[in-house]
Amino acid sequence: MSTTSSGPVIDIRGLVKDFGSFRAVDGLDLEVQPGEVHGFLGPNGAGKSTAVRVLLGLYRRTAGSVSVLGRDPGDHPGEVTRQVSYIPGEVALWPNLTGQEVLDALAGIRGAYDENTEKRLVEEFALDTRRKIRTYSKGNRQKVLLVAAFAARTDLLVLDEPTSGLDPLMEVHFQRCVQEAAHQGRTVLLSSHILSEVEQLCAAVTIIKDGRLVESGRISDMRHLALSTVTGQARRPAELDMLRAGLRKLGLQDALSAAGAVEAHVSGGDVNEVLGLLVAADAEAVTCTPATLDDLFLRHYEVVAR
Ligand SMILES: Nc1ncnc2c1ncn2[C@@H]1O[C@H](COP(=O)(O)OP(=O)(O)OP(=O)(O)O)[C@@H](O)[C@H]1O
Repeated sequence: MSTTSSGPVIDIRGLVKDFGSFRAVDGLDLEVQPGEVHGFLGPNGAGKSTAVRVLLGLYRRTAGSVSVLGRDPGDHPGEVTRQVSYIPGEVALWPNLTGQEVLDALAGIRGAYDENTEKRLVEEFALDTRRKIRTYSKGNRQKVLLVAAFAARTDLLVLDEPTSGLDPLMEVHFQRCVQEAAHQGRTVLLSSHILSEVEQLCAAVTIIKDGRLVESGRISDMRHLALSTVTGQARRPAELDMLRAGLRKLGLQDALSAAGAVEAHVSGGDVNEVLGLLVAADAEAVTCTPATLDDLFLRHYEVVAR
């Protein structure tokens, strides 16, 4: 599988989408590189599904530019439909067809698919494809779309909350499918509210809120920016003075209480500086807790919510 251009697989610039007088997407930029598994995050109503629908050519944009696999989906919606495996957030399938008939229909839309992969995934996801779709649970309907998406010979997968109906075992199968797709050089845009899933699968993420970009980049860089918490307790007055002076130099004087307790929220090299100070001052109960990605994401969600 190969992408049609060497630039970004998804390149969205200044995207605006209005529904009447309501602006759902407000000048959004999103860039996804070839072969990347890219997380697309944001609180409810942030505009993720709307942006995804525009990039698939399902919605007409109000302003901005959109390129998917080197093409404008507004001008080439049919080609984008064929070349992109899309799993929508809300699953609606033909109720009177069997699971297999739906898989055949979806394979027909996308043009090329791998029959062996489809068979393997049907088994892995424990799907009975002889039953009619209307008898399927939500999770099983979700699985039909997952099998079709991964078995198609597409370069790009756009997955909008793809695991919302899956049980934990199936979630593991899903993660394996994404890793396999990445291994094959396919590009994945994954919109999800499950932060652990994003952390597990994605090297890069874009966070949006109110239709606008909040942060975009590699998770490893964001982790570096996240604040760790360093604590300790000074035991004697002389040590307290030493700590006070050292923390002031770092601009962290507020981290020290009158009783000698230290609680500093610091990033990068300052973690070592503060730890060094506490050790030099012979403080007790010294701890260092790195920020989790959940902390980082939630901080981003909250900062812009103010
Ligand atoms: N067809 C529509 N007509 C009017 N408003 C809409 C329409 N579709 C979405 N919206 C509004 O646009 C905003 C963004 O919705 P969208 O579904 O894109 O958010 P989301 O980030 O995908 O949210 P969630 O995580 O809850 O799925 C919301 O305020 C929503 O109510």
